[in-house]
Amino acid sequence: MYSKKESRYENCEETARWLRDRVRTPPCIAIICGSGLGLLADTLCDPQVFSYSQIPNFPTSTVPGHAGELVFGTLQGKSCVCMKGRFHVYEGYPLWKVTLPVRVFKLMGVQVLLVTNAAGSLCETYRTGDLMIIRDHINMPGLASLNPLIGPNDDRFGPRFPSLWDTYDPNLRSTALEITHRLGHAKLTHEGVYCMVGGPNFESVAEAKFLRLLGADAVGMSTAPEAVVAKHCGMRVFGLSLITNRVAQGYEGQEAVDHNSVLEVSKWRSQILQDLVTELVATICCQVDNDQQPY
Ligand SMILES: O=P(O)(O)O[C@@H]1C[C@H](O)[C@@H](CO)O1
Ligand SMILES: Nc1nc2[nH]cnc2c(=O)[nH]1
Repeated sequence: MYSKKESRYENCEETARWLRDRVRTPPCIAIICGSGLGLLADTLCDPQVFSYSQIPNFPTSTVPGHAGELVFGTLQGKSCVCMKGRFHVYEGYPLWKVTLPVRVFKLMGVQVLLVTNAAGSLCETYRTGDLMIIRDHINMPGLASLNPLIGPNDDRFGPRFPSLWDTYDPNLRSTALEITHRLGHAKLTHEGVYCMVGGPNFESVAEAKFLRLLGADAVGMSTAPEAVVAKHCGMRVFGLSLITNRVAQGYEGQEAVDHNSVLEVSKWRSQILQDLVTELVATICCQVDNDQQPY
């Protein structure tokens, strides 16, 4: 099922080595930017930019709003790498490829993963433009055997049966909440459950009602596989959704969502999201490991 060529550990190692040979300072924090949220990467100091197409084994971005660039640099004095654009299952990539960057970052010494996404609200009290700090997730594809950890387990990354009960780091969540209060964004910030679906279609009304019944507060098409792989290899994870639309749970009185409107809301709110992530990065203690070798 998994050919030698696709052997995931060796792929990650090769990519990590290629990047390490080129970056000035290895990162200790990785940030994945969701749809339309890549502007954060432009705020890194002393940036080094790589197009995904030049990085060995990296997929390329095919979705508008995902520039397809890896940016290394410092934010608040912390050495970071920012993905300007992520990979989605609906683009046709296998999950090991969707999550390959996370393992590459791990091999480069990253200890903390900050993930952002655009998501639709299933919760009555969330409005368009609100933020949701991810407390937990429902990995719908994962429940149906589309999980990035399926296949032979490589113990060099993590255990065969990882626990996910504390995937989204409680300290990072509470710090982020404090920051939103300090920045005056308390009223538009929530903590909730993100549900990942495969996409690329947005939800039918019946699906939206079903996901709400399951306990989801917001729904999107990413993040859960990245969080699972990061937790598996021992990273601290923080997830943040920008609520770009409300998901219709009835057949009347609501406009259908489309990707352009998602991008418009992302553009409108990206500064708030950037401010929060930047302040959060300032609080994170992590050390650049200059001696980090691929394990
Ligand atoms: O990469 P994210 O999860 O932010 O992108 C969301 C989900 C779809 O890719 C797209 C729909 O507009 O936005
Ligand atoms: N599945 C899904 N993904 C989204 N990304 C942004 N909005 C939505 C939404 O309403 N549904």
